[in-house]
Amino acid sequence: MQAVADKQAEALVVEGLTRRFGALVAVDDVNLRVATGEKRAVLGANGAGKTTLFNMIAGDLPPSEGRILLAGEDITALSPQKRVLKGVRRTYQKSLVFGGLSVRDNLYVAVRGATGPRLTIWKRAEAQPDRAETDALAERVGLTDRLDVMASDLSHGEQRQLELGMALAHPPKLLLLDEPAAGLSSRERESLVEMLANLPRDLTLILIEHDLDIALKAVDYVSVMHNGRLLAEGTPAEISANQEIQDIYMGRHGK
Ligand SMILES: Nc1ncnc2c1ncn2[C@@H]1O[C@H](COP(=O)(O)OP(=O)(O)OP(=O)(O)O)[C@@H](O)[C@H]1O
Repeated sequence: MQAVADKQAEALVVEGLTRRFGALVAVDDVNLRVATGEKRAVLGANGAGKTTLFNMIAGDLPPSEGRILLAGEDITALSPQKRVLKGVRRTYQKSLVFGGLSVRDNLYVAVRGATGPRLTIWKRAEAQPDRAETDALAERVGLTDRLDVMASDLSHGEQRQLELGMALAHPPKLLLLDEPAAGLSSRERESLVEMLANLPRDLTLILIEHDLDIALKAVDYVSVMHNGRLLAEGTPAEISANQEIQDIYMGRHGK
């Protein structure tokens, strides 16, 4: 009984996860246990296998081997859409906001997409129940003053804020953020760290990040990948103190 209870307390368990592309083993027998409400970073140099790992957790790519448990339930064979309904959301390295829609409508699409089977953005009469959630999402990611601006007119940093807001529609259980700080100014990076710190406590976050300082400020625990394998795990303080990881695997040298 205890084992079952423990697994349910863990938002995500990844067991022996492996993905091959021909002869290349992009993710090699990775095991992860992420507690509910934990904020975790997955770090590693280019090509370490971080995005492939995310793709498998989100259901965008089937694993060659291994399994993925969400709150104790095996979701390995589920489609990405079914995983979304179970509370898994992800962002991509490239921003996926709708440039031709306003901030409000982008958030509205996300709210409708998370609730209903169809997107009906033009049915304004039905929009009212979702309006409060749309406004709350804008506030959560600091875009209240930008609701009527076209997404294509936002700064890069604001587009990332919008993307985060969209991913938070109907609070996910597990949020996977793929390099949220990429291309952000130092001021935007600071506000990103603040936004991440203000995420709901029960939301489990896994973050891929190249910026070591951001990652270490924003998370409770760090997993470091190298050549598809899990190389090290530890608290931000432990990872910061590990000079070998800092020098070799975070690309601080030789880049
Ligand atoms: N669809 C694919 N087909 C073939 N090889 C792939 C594919 N996707 C990824 N790879 C390879 O798998 C390895 C891991 O790539 P992955 O993108 O997961 O690394 P990453 O850690 O996310 O790197 P980055 O930080 O550059 O995004 C790389 O060698 C990459 O070239």
